[in-house]
Amino acid sequence: MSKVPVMEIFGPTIQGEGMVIGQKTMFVRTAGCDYSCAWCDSAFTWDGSGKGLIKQMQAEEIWQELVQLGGDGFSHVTLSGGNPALLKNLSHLVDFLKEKEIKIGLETQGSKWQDWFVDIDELTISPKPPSSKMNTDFDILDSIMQRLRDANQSNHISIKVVVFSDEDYDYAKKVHLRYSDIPFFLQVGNEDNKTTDNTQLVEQLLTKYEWLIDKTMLDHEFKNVKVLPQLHTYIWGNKRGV
Ligand SMILES: C[S@@+](CC[C@H](N)C(=O)[O-])C[C@H]1O[C@@H](n2cnc3c(N)ncnc32)[C@H](O)[C@@H]1O
Ligand SMILES: Nc1nc2[nH]cc(C(=O)O)c2c(=O)[nH]1
Ligand code: SF4
Ligand SMILES: [Mg+2]
Repeated sequence: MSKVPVMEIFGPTIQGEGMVIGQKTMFVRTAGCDYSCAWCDSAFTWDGSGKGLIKQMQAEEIWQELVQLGGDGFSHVTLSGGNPALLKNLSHLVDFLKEKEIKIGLETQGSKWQDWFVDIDELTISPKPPSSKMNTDFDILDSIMQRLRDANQSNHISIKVVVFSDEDYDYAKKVHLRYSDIPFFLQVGNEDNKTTDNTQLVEQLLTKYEWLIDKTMLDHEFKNVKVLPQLHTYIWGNKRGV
């Protein structure tokens, strides 16, 4: 069977992060992750707390739900998770969306390869810095980046590293210098991904954003880099499904 575990489908909304920030898009969030980042803002996809929400779905069913939500008012779908790259069967959804002439974005951390990566229009690889408590396997990451380069997709791939600390920043720089031919994004870390106090959250995020900008601008080793907030958190805070 060609089903995949889906945690939530939502949109239309803006892509709040990375290379296509601001893009009107639908989201399909898959369940399950091979990581367990200390600060994961989508931990319900892997920590058991969202177990009851998981639906095993075929590409066609996912499409129906997307259309129910978005009508004919969308042309872009972002796949996120959890780690969608755990799912070989997502190839069916990717093929289905391509047939419908829908552009596809993908959010993944660079721990696993899938052949359907080459069919993604905007692919974001987001290796995890020390504060996540995860370890990057650079042999695997090297091979994924090489396969993506070989597939001649380099215009549509990017690396995005979330930064919480000086140590994370140093890690981000190491990643950037290792793959210096790939468009690179720094993203502000959200340290308080449970709070419902949006005023306080936004204030905190803005302070952090300024810190990250200041640091990067003074750094001559970071040249071709984009420094971004997680835009959706400035509008909707930690709300799910937006
Ligand atoms: C929830 S993850 C799902 C996709 C994939 N597992 C990954 O990590 O790339 C989507 C994006 O959110 C980022 N993210 C998760 N928690 C965050 C936080 N507390 N602050 C900022 N970004 C966060 C991740 O680094 C990743 O780039
Ligand atoms: N609006 C919005 N933009 C996003 N970009 C990446 C997201 C994710 O959780 O993967 C996300 C999300 O959950 N919402
Ligand atoms: S890799 Fe992504 S989904 Fe998995 S725990 Fe880390 S941030 Fe969360
Ligand atoms: Mg998110």
